[in-house]
Amino acid sequence: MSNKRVGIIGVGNVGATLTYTLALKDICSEILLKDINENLTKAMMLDISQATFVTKQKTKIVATHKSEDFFDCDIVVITAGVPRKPGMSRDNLLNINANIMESIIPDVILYNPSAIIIIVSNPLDAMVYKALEISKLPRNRVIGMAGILDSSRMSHYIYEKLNSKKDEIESFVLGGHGNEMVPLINISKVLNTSINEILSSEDIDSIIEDTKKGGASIVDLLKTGSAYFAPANSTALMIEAILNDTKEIYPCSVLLNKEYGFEDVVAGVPVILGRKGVEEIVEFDLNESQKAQFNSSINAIIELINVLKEKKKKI
Ligand SMILES: NC(=O)c1ccc[n+]([C@@H]2O[C@H](COP(=O)([O-])OP(=O)(O)OC[C@H]3O[C@@H](n4cnc5c(N)ncnc54)[C@H](O)[C@@H]3O)[C@@H](O)[C@H]2O)c1
Repeated sequence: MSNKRVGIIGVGNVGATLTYTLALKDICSEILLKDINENLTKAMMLDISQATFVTKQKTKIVATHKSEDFFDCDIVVITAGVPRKPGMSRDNLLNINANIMESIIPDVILYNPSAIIIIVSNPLDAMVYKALEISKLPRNRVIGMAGILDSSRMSHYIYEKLNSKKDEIESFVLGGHGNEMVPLINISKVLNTSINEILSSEDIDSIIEDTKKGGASIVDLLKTGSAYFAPANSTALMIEAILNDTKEIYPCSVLLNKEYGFEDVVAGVPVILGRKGVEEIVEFDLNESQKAQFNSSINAIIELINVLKEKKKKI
């Protein structure tokens, strides 16, 4: 267990599940929790802390209410916000969650000057852009979680088609965390063989469709909120990579600066994660069709960013 502190703002479904997942991994010394709902924060602290005594994990869980008590974190995860309800797109959450970012981030930066910030709140790519703008941090320290989740959804749907061993499946999804996400078929593999070579085009089309609707199908079943186990586990993987300086490549949302031919926009791309956050952006060679899909995904993100910019101009 490293002597590191992780802070989580928003202790709802994703935040609480992330706390539990991290506590069971015992990869940090302390997890600080903060939510506008103080009773929820305390309840989650008590329940998760008590759970760690069952299997003797050492991670300390702390409920905080004042910004100054939420300090010196190495990583701060922001899951505060409103989740989707049936019929809503992630984009419908834009203004409400952007306002929440504005209310949270200044104190996060003030009291956690060295932290790497991981954004989970939706619409993900636009919220990372907003967080970068408010925090004025360099792009390696403000990272969005979505690509690992979308890739795990794709792996699940490949598994449903092939029923192969779960750990033999590798998937990669780039672009924005929305309907225009870009599942990379040629890079997605089972036992090192591209799924192009093992599955019919009908099966591949249905995997792509199911992956894009992966979040919405859970929202439709739940009716009261959105997915949280897979989002929490995906965020925990990012935290582990940063704390343990693993330098592994994961798809994460970052500000592009001419990579993939775009700048001043946030999108999911392969990055090397390590102690400094995003240590490098990896440029995959995309084929013409993937480039076209990536472009339309970027355009959808730019539309949301432009709404944020317009709103800022009016203030
Ligand atoms: N990036 C992804 O892949 C992904 C996946 C799942 C969920 N999400 C998003 O994550 C967010 C959280 O989802 P959830 O299911 O945990 O929702 P939730 O409603 O269960 O939890 C959100 C929590 O945020 C808290 N909150 C709201 N405003 C706050 C503020 N100003 N300060 C502190 N806390 C505040 C609420 O009290 C609540 O406890 C949503 O925006 C959801 O769309 C993103």
